[in-house]
Amino acid sequence: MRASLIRLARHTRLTREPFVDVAQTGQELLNNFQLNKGSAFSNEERRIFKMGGLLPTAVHTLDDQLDRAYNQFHMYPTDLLKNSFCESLKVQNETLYYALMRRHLKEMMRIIYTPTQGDAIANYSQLFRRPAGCFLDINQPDDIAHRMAHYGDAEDIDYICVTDAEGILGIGDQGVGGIGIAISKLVLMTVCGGIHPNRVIPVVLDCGTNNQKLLQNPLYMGNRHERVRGERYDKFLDNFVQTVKQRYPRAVLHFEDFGTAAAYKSLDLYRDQLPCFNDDIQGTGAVTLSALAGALHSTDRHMPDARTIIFGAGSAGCGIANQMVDKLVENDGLSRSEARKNIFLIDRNGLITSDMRDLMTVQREYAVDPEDPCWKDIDRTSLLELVKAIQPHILIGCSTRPGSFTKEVVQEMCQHVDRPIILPLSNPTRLHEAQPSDLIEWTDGRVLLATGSPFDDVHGRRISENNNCFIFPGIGLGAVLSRASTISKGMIAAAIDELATMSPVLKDPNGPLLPDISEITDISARVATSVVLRARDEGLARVEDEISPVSAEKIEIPADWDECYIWVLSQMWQPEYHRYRRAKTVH
Ligand SMILES: NC(=O)C1=CN([C@@H]2O[C@H](COP(=O)(O)OP(=O)(O)OC[C@H]3O[C@@H](n4cnc5c(N)ncnc54)[C@H](O)[C@@H]3O)[C@@H](O)[C@H]2O)C=CC1
Ligand SMILES: CC(=O)C(=O)O
Ligand SMILES: [Mg+2]
Repeated sequence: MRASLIRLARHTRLTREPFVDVAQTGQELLNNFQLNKGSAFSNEERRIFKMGGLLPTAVHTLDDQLDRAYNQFHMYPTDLLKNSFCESLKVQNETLYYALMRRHLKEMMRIIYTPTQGDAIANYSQLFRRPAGCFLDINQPDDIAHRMAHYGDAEDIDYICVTDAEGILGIGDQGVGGIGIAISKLVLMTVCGGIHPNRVIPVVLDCGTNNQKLLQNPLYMGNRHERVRGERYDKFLDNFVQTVKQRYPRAVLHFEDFGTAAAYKSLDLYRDQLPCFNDDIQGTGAVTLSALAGALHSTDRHMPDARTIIFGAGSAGCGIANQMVDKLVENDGLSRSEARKNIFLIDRNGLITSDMRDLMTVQREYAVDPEDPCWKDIDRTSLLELVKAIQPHILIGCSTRPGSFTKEVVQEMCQHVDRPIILPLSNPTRLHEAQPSDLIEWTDGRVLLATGSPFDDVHGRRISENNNCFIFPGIGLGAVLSRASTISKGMIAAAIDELATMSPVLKDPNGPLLPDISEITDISARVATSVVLRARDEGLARVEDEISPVSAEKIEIPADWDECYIWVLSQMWQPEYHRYRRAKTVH
């Protein structure tokens, strides 16, 4: 059964042939979420596939079904129930589910992604109805290849999203429920990035959990012990990555919501071994750099002259800092140490200083000398004091500490800059360092802002969502389509520059820093185009060694940007029904 679905996946992604050969009939076909069309099966299909009596008389179009599904969606009174409805729809009729997400993306995003998916993940074991995803168990380290084999062979998989679930969406360690973030990110890879929904694998590495609430929950479905760390964890992760490399050599590997130390360690270890990236580090860094490019343009300031405070120096905070440094080195010719001089990291113990113990290597690179006179006499644990001392142009929050950007802090910032750039990025919504409406009020509307989760407009002003979902689908799609051997800094820089060109603030100094989420599919295609072209220029694109299943000719990436963009669009999966033809045998 799985094999025939994989063949269907292969078939539909790269061809636009009008017919798909289907062997299933009757109930089996209706119960197959990848093939089911429900009331949209034509009368002829109902006859050929022996569905007489299994469906009511009317034949509906996908549009009719979308109207019905959207009405049903609105019958559910809470966001969590809406999330659950969407999950059910996905396992009944995948095409309808993705078409619904596409059509109402702005509204659906907060249901299928942060913040509601965070609640669904936190309640995973209570809400569980049917498994989805690949569960790898640290107590069964030799079983990885066997467990992944359910998903097919080398040519069947384009993209894998893996989490160890230690730092999920701002709500911390969620144990085995973390599978929900891998699933959610892959849904976005399909909705925004056009990756075929059946050519992906969501993976959770179940390494135990330190979340006491989960350990005490009798229904908890994961390993009921503390997180395994150290050598056993490293070996398990390595075993997983080597399995991916061997079994799915063309797949892109996306790391999501790992604990901070493991996130940096794995990225350093594997970034040159296979096409992989860490979304919290590189994705967040990239989208933030695009937003900052627009904001700085609007304030007539160049990045080398801008002072930045990053409040919360974990995966996202340090990822943003590193991305800024890469940009300053590449674009402005600064050395790495010069580039770091204007970036100040604050973590739970205050400003990061070189005398602190237990700093991660990445944090240590930004540590300031506590003996320096400018730091000596101030309370380095007070954000207000630090804002007074540093006089930042940019203030970014990745701390999960709600309300940290107080009125005093923000108004202190306004003393020194005309248009403060403030990005409270912590998810979920309730953990934002400041509310957009307050930031606008406290700065008399002068603030340039973007948030990590979606917020409603404030006095007709759209609040930009500075979420990595603006960029990881484009980076991922670009890496998949070019069959990149690795994901280079240059490819990420190309993604940043492409997204930055779409910032509405470039045209209107009071406009949002990032485009609207409803445009995200086209944005992802544009970002992917620039990523593909950069991969080709850097000699990393392996797709040109492949033969097209459509034309049976060697694939060539079009050199011209516009032509490449059209090629990228043509490769993206669309949620639409195909006509079915009776296959002779079940594969
Ligand atoms: N908008 C976006 O696209 C993204 C947002 N995020 C959000 O950013 C937040 C952080 O995520 P990660 O970096 O992955 O987590 P993390 O756990 O790696 O980092 C959080 C950091 O904040 C620090 N912190 C805790 N209390 C603090 C305090 N009182 N003052 C200053 N720092 C403090 C922690 O020590 C830690 O280093 C989460 O809410 C996450 O959802 C993360 C990735 C992308
Ligand atoms: C958006 C995201 O990746 C996070 O909050 O972890
Ligand atoms: Mg994340």
